[in-house]
Amino acid sequence: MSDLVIRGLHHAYVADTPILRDINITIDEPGIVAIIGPSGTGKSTLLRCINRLIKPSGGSILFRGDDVAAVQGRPLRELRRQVGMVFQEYNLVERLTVLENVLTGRLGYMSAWKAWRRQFAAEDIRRAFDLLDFVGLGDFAKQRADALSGGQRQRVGIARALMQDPVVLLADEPTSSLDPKTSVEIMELLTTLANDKGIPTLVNIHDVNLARRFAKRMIGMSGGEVVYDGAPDGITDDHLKRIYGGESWLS
Ligand SMILES: Nc1ncnc2c1ncn2[C@@H]1O[C@H](COP(=O)(O)OP(=O)(O)OP(=O)(O)O)[C@@H](O)[C@H]1O
Repeated sequence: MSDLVIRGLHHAYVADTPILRDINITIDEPGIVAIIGPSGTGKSTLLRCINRLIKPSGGSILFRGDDVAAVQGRPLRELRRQVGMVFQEYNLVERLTVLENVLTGRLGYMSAWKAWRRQFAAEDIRRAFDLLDFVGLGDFAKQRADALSGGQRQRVGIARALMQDPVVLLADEPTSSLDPKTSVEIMELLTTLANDKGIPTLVNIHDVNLARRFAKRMIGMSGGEVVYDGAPDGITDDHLKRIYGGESWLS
């Protein structure tokens, strides 16, 4: 069964102003799927529909067979915790330590009482340390999040997402706040976990070259529609003109 099957997805925040139009995407392999497209074309809206931060106006989002677009309440919480999220601005709790931030990825699996008291199981704490080693922050567990660089913060955000045991990972412009070298390092890390841990990872990204370098598949969006879905080396200048419009920027 495919991890994620999106069929006929459409969304309008305001009536008669469609943002997503008839999106059809199937994700059934590990690796990076880069989503490119101009500002305002609906890339973030698509990710927010998949993890149900917003309820789509129509269509289905089958997550291993369960329709995320249709569920509510507890089933929705159970589905949502299997979707890891990595954000442009990291979304860490600044006053908490790195380890505590990673552990928050586990809150969706705990009872309200244990979550409120931050009573994490010994196994979760051990795993959080392992994940910090995996993302290269083994020596930073006790530091406060606000003492870290942007690249280090994003590594914490990735470890926190992994703490959820996600079936799918969604990254919304994870490199947009980072310098070029750190951006490459973060994409390398996401690619390693997408391939080695076998997690399909959808990445919204503005940097087409970075997308080409790391993605195994690219989805180009324009005007709320998918206009390219295929291999990175299949994207031509004509496709890029269709996605972004104009051509002077290509030279
Ligand atoms: N909560 C909202 N209410 C109304 N309109 C919204 C809301 N969120 C986004 N939009 C509009 O939906 C459109 C798509 O926005 P979205 O953030 O999904 O685009 P994007 O492709 O991710 O852009 P960017 O690359 O700049 O992040 C934009 O016109 C935006 O103004």
